[in-house]
This record gives sequence, C-alpha cells and structure tokens, in this order.
Amino acid sequence: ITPAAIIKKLTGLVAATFTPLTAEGEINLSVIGPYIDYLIEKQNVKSVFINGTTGEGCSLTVDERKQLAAAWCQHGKDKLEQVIVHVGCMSIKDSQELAQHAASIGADGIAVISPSYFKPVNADALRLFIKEVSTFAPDLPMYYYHIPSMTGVAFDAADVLNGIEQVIPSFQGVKYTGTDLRDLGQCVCYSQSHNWSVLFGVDEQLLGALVLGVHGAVGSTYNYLGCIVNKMLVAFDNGNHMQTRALFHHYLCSAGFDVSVNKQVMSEVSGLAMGPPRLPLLPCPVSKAQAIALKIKDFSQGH
Ligand SMILES: CC(=O)N[C@H](C=O)[C@@H](O)[C@H](O)[C@H](O)CO
Ligand SMILES: CC(=O)C(=O)O
Repeated sequence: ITPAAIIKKLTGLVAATFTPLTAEGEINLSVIGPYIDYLIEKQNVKSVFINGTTGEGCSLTVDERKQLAAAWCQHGKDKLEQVIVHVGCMSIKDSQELAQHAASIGADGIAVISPSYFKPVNADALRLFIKEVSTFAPDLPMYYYHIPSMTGVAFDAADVLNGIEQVIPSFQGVKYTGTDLRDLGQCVCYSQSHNWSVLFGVDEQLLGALVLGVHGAVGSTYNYLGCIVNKMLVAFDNGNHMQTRALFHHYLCSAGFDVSVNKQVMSEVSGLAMGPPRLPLLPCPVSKAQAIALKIKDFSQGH
C-alpha cells in the first residue's frame, strides 16, 4: 500500500492554535489537554494546526516547539482527527529537525512557510526548500503554507504547486492565507487532480473561498468562533445562501484581529489561560478583549 492511499484528507475547520504561556512567558503545557477538550466539545473543531502564526511559532525556540508538538500529539491521540505541525524556520536545518521530530511523535502532517529574511528568488527555489525539509519526514503529508503578508514572499502559490508532485511525493496541499482569488482558484483546480487539500487562511474571507471550492479552513478565529462557522459550513453545503450569508455576517462582527487580540479573546471566551503573547507582540488590553468576548457570547446564544 502506498502512503498516498492511506492519507486522511484534511478537510473542514482546523484551529490554528495559540501557544499557552505562563505570566512569566514560559510555555504552559498544562493547558493543552483542556484546550483540546474545549475545541472538540464547545467548538466542534477536531483538527489543529500548531506552532503557526497564531501559535507564534517563529518566536519559539526549536526545543519549545518540540515540547509543544509532543504535548499536542500526546493529548490529542484518539481525540483529534489531525495534528498538523508547522515547522517553518529561517534555518533549513531547524525546519528539518522539527520535521523529523514531528514524524517521530506521530503527527499527521507538517507545513512550512517560506523563509523570509533571505527569500527564495523564485518558485523553483522555494520548492527546493520545501523538498529538502520533506525528506526528513518522507512519510508525513507536507503542506505549503502561503502567507505573503507575513513572509513577503508573494509568488503565486499556483506556481509553487505546479509540478511539485514530481519533486515531493509526500506533498498534500496548501494552506492559503492570501487574498488573490485568482491564484487561489488555480490552486483548487490543480489540487483536484491530485486529491490535495486547499485550506483557506483568511478567516474573514472564507465565504468567498468556499465558493471557489476550498476543502477546509485553518485559522485563529475557529478557536472561539468555530461553532458558528461550522453552522455556516452546513448551511453552505445545503445550498442555503441566505442562512450562510447571515451566519457569516454575524461572525464578521467579532472577527478580524491580530494574534495579541485573538489570544486574549480566546482566554475570555474559553476560560482557558492562554497567557500573554511573546515579545515583540504586546498584550492586548483585557477590557478590549472582554468587549469582543461579550459580543461573541451574545450571538452564540442567539444561534
Ligand atoms: C495573518 C494571520 O495570522 N492569518 C491567520 C491564518 O493564517 C488568520 O487565521 C487570521 O488570524 C484571521 O483571519 C484573523 O484576522
Ligand atoms: C492560520 C494561522 O493563523 C496560523 O498559521 O497559525
């Protein structure tokens, strides 16, 4: 049996998880077990994308990232459908080490962003980078994480995907955090023929991406608004446009914030202690997060 035949396709809502920190700024692994239960029981979200943008992965040390990945896999076993570990780093050596580690702890997949200090000059160079990471976890599905707003690497994701199956046998899709719907549509089109997943990552524009046929979504807001977005996905699948739009407009009233705000909102809504973000991010004023959390509680009750 080839690995491709046993790969579980990644679909639906995936929470891009926060990294719980103590008040002193150390990773707080004790929150991860309750965090998983909260996502499953309260938000109906069954897969996670860890150590990404929302998880402040690039602000963590390699050792911290390993400890977090191990805790997510251990606590998520037999509970979560998929744990995808983001392994993007500035140094390819660090990414390779994290990829190998993810394979050793039983993660379901890995993803990488492009390095952003020294940037790849073209899509070929980026493909080569992704390939050299994937060879350290050849049996794990590999996803390219396209996020030009953060990396400044803005070549079309469709150009990165084009032909990538010839260099990376484990390639399985793209997490698309961009607003170019033409490029996104081309990624969906190309992915259909390979049975890859296209996961959308601009939460506030998800409805537009659904129309183009994305297979799922990875985002920060699904940590605390997954429940309502899940209802929207059902309405969309049932072809109920009015209800889909109404739910999405409701959702939009409390979404569209940065990591610091989202992290504090998550603490307020879930009651789990996510702690502060790590510098250079600054904590969000609690009163601001409480006001957003209040709106969320209001309309969660209405639906
Ligand atoms: C730049 C960024 O962090 N994007 C996230 C996913 O990739 C999103 O989930 C956003 O956090 C979300 O759309 C809220 O603005
Ligand atoms: C999707 C997102 O927010 C992340 O990479 O964490």
